[in-house]
Parts: sequence; structure tokens; C-alpha cells
Amino acid sequence: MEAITELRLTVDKLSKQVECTKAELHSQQGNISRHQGYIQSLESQLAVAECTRRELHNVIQELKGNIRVFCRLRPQFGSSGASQHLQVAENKLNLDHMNEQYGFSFDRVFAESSSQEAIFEEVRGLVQSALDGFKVSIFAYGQTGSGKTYTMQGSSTPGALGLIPRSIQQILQASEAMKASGWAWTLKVSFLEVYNEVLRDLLGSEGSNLVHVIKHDDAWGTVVTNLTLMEVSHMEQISKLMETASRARSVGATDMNASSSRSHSIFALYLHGVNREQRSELHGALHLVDLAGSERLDKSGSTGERLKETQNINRSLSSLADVFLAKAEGRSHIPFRNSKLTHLMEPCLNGQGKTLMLVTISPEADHAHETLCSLRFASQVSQCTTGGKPKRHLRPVANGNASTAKLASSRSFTSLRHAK
Ligand SMILES: Nc1ncnc2c1ncn2[C@@H]1O[C@H](COP(=O)(O)OP(=O)(O)OP(=O)(O)O)[C@@H](O)[C@H]1O
Repeated sequence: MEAITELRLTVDKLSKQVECTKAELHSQQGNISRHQGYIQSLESQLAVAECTRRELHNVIQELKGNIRVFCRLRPQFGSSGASQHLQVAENKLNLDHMNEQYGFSFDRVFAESSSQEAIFEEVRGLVQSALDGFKVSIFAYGQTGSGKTYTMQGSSTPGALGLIPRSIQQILQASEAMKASGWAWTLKVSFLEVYNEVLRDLLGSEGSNLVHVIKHDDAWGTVVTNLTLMEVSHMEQISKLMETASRARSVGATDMNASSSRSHSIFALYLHGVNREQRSELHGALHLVDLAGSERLDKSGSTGERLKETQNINRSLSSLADVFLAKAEGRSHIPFRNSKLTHLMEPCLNGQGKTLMLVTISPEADHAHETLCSLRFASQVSQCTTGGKPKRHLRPVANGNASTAKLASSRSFTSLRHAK
């Protein structure tokens, strides 16, 4: 009997302990969910703060009139290891080359692991400002094979879309959303290349030998005569258009990269918005420029036609560098007319537009010298100002009628079905 009573007491004691532990567990679970809620709220505060930081940084840059510079390091082919001679920390990059150490800092430095989405997140605001009536340009500069085309165009693999399709997607969505406040948009696209100092329409009919002349225009910035313009309203049109352009793009082989792009390609999106209720009209433009590879003559192994191409590429890239140098030194004459590339991009670089230079670099140690040249160029660009405050092209609409500022003189395609 005594033993049973003792056992009962033990059971009671253990039951109480179980109850206590249950209560403790319940209270700890409550604490965990409170902490999880707290973490979530901290994470969303962090996201808002990051957004504000980005916006404020952009405002500061705009007030200073600076050209923004980002640097992106390509991953190593067939290796997951980090490169030994390049170290990325925050927005700084250190390069070891021939026993010397070189340090650079830019507005953003993207390490090998950075995704296409992360890059786009940083340029989203800039792209949006084309819808606010600004002339925006984004240049990709770097050695052959360093990732310019990947960054700009990317591929259709999930997550690998580049800046061009992501920008269009954002603009199409935002312009659709603006309909609710009375804005009606017309979006037109052109795609051209500068090859051996000659302009070529990448969306034009095959074999066309129309001559293209660069003209500057108050509403649009740059207008090129006889250029095909495609009106776009949905994403499927963009992929067709990119296919047409990539077929037409001049691609040659050099010793450095078997499918090296030997021309500068300029994808332009012209945005025309009219709001009859507000009696106003906007003209914005977005230029996404994939520059030809910046390799040196001696390393590219070029002869004959290839040598001529490389010389022309080097000439136009050095004209671009001269423009930035003249700006950095605050000279009154800026040599925009020394190459087709700088002539075309003048309205974006003359102080009224917003510019971003995206410098891509290769991680391989045997490209360290080219990497150093690219980083020096990027550093020079980051020190120069565009020389003015970006100008928004917003106009009142007289009697509710939009202006008829013309983009191209004769060939204006309104549907992709016309493209060949
Ligand atoms: N960030 C990246 N992640 C994964 N692959 C990349 C990345 N950057 C570049 N690549 C790959 O590296 C190769 C070379 O890149 P890409 O063609 O973009 O170089 P490029 O600088 O445009 O060269 P070129 O001057 O010859 O046009 C491609 O196969 C591309 O898919």
C-alpha cells in the first residue's frame, strides 16, 4: 500500500513537472514567434533603409552631376574558386599585379556571385527616370569576354535575363500602371550598331544600304535618319526583336574570343507619354550601350580586316575616354564629334542626361593588365561630372494636342510583323 502511495506521489510530481515544462515550452514558442516577427520587421526596415540609401545616394550623385560607375567581376569559367589577385570588399576592389597593389572604389562593386537581378535592382531607379522624361544611358565597358553582353542582354535561362529585357519589362509595367492616372504611352525601340565608324540598323531589312545620319533633337536627344523603329507593347516582341538584332550584329573571331562582338551596339527605347487631363507631355529615352571589347591591339592578334576593326574600336573608345577626360578637367570644349559613338551619345553625356558606366572585368590572372586598364578608365569616369543638372523633358500640351516630334525620317515600323 505504502509503495502504491509513493508511486502515486511520484506520478503526481512528474505530471506537475510535465505541465510546467509544457507551459515553459508554450511560453518559449511565444517568444520565438515574437522574435521571428521582430526579425521580419527588422528585415523589412532594412529593406526600406536600403531603398532610401540607394535613392539618397542617387540624389547626391545627381546634385554633384556625377556619372555613376559600377564594376562587375565575372565568375571564373569552370571554377568556383575566387581569384587570388582580385579582392572585393564593400564597394572597393583591390588588384595585385606585378607585385604592385592597386585600390579602386566605385559606386557599386559586384562580386563574382552577383546575380542579374541584383544588378538590375541597382539600376531600376535610373530606368524609371526615363518614364519621368529624362535621357538615360547605361554603357557596358570592358575587355572582350568580361561579361558586357551577358550583363546587357543575358540569356533566357531563368534568372539570367539582362538589363535590356528587365528594363523593358519594368517600363511596360510602370507605363501600364500610369494609365490609371491618365497617362497614355507610346514606346518605340531602335537597335543600331557602330561598326568601323559606320552606323548600321540592326532591325532594318537585310541588304539595306540606307545612309544614317545623326541629328540632335530637343525632345528626343539623338535622332538617326532612316532608322527602323518598332512600336512595342509586350515582352514577346522584345525577344523577337533581340533575335533579329543578334542575327544582324557583326560578330568576328579574334584569338581572344571566338565570338567576340566587334561593334558597339546601342539599344534605344523612346518613350512618349501624353496626359490630356493634366495637359502635359513627356519625352524620355533610355539608351543601353554594349561597347565593343576594349582589348589592346597587340593582344588581340588582329591582322587585315580585323586590324582595321580593332583600330576603329580603339579609336572610338579613346574618343569616349577623351570626352570623359575633358569633362573631368572641366574643359570648355568637349570633343564629342571625334567618333560616331560620342556624337551619338552627346545628348546623354552633355549634362542634361543621366549616365551610368558599368565596367565588367575578367577574374583570370593572365588578364590582370587589361583589368587594370579597365579599372583606370572606370576610375577616370567616376571622377568626372556631366557638367549640368539632368533635364526632364516635360511640356504643356496646347489644347490637349500632343506634339509630333519626329523620331525618324522615313521608315517607321509600327509592328514587329514588319521586321525581317
Ligand atoms: N556574370 C556572369 N555569370 C555567368 N556567365 C557569365 C557572366 N558574365 C559573362 N558570362 C559568360 O562569359 C562569356 C563571355 O561573356 P560576354 O559575351 O558577355 O562577354 P563580352 O564582354 O560581351 O565580350 P565581347 O566584347 O566579345 O562581346 C559568355 O559565355 C557569358 O555567358
